[in-house]
Amino acid sequence: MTLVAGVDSSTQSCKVVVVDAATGAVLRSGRAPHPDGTEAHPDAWRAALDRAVADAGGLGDCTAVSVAAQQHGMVCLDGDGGVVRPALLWNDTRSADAALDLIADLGGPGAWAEAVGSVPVASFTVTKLRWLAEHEPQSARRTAAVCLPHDWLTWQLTGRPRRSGDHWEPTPAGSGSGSAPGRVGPPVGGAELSTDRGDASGTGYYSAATGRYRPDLAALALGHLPDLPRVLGPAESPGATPDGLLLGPGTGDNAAAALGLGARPGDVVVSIGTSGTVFAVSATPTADPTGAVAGFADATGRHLPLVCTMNAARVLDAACALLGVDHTRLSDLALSAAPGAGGLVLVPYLAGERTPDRPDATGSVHGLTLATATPAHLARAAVEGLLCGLADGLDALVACGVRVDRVLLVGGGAASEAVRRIAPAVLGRPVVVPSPGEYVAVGAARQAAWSLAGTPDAPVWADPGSLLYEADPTPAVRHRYAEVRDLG
Ligand SMILES: Nc1ncnc2c1ncn2[C@@H]1O[C@H](COP(=O)(O)OP(=O)(O)O)[C@@H](O)[C@H]1O
Ligand SMILES: O=C(CO)[C@@H](O)[C@H](O)COP(=O)(O)O
Repeated sequence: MTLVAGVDSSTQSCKVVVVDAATGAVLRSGRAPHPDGTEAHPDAWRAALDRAVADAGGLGDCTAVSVAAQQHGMVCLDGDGGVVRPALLWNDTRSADAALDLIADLGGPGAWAEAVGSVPVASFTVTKLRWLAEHEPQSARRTAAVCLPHDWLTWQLTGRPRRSGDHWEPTPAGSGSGSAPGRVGPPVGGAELSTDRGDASGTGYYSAATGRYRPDLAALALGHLPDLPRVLGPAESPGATPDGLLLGPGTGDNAAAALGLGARPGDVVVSIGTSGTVFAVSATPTADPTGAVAGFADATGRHLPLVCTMNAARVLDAACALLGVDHTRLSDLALSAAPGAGGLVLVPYLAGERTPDRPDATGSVHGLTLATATPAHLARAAVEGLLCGLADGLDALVACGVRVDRVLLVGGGAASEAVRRIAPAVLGRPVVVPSPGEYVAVGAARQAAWSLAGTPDAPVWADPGSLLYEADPTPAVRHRYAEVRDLG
């Protein structure tokens, strides 16, 4: 049996699956937590990856591995390949003003949508580069290359960079996998960084529609042009690990989830992780000048229009903490209250918000009365509030012309029975819940198997099975949410 491994280095943790390359059956898995916070030193991701691999029983019997990771995180490297400063993550909103400045610099939101398919918000790498240039000019000047979390981890796995004191020492040029025809700048310390279309499209300086970087936009943000990773094809390998495992190209976590689920046009995936995302695989690119829908690429050569909220599973965590209950009890409480929670609405902007673009917003509760001041009403309002944000995202995708035949619900928050049962009511459509699984890591494993096979299309894997949840739509819940959403 040929085994391949997939990695999901996401916001809260690193997960590893070991999979039968022929069928996609998950044979082993492991995980390790990431540190809290909205900035992280990449070494912490590497340490968590090593722990998650050990937890999965090691990769000694695997033939290939690929890494998916949280999108957008700004990893700045100096000329020796050393990390310049901790990475600013997708959920770090300090670059909100930089986003506004960049939008103005290029002539408005429409100009960005046309240039790269997305209007930058604080999550995008390009805005973080502008923040760095303005607030830490010395670090900006030291930045010779910029990459993303999956790019950096993949580069680490090539074994080229060796730690020596405070520096990564690359293996001498010529010992790697070959030339770098697409590179924008010079190699970092002789080692080659690589990425893929999916993750590159979240930078704000790569167009999924044209398949090209916009180096001028990276330079506009940072003040000079950094080295940018070579963009690999969907099954193109960046090389091998020192132990001889073939590496897949890797991608962003949402693109990997789409691949892991085998999503096809007409499928809309709703993921409730640290972020809430609503996305679809599409043959054609989008360019939404309102900024709600980001025009990302997927991991198969197609497109991945996507809406992202910053408040999803952690809204449930916060509700648990507030009520002093665990997730099972929170779910029971939410299901014991009537739809609409008697008029109690929780607007869940606990970490600021990205869609709508309100980086400084805070959460709020509306409609608190003697009757609604109960744990059950609050639990229901928390579940409905986070789902209303995602329902708005689904509407935005539809407004961009995305077809919706099926809605699939995944991510850590999909383990909540209340979320599964209330989602079809709030979204107004039946919801398919695939068998519990780490679909981002499985998608990365599928990339690894694809690179190994060298076939034109990704390997066909068995359907993981699913449950269908149906409910009468509750449009009144969304109307009430819309009434208070923007009150602050
Ligand atoms: N049974 C559950 N009910 C609701 N939320 C859950 C449950 N189990 C885990 N979660 C939440 O899911 C989140 C982790 O989801 P995950 O998709 O792994 O996030 P990420 O990929 O962003 O790190 C955590 O906030 C966790 O508390
Ligand atoms: O910023 C986005 C998408 O644009 C997020 O979806 C990140 O990619 C983080 O994902 P999770 O850790 O929540 O899965």
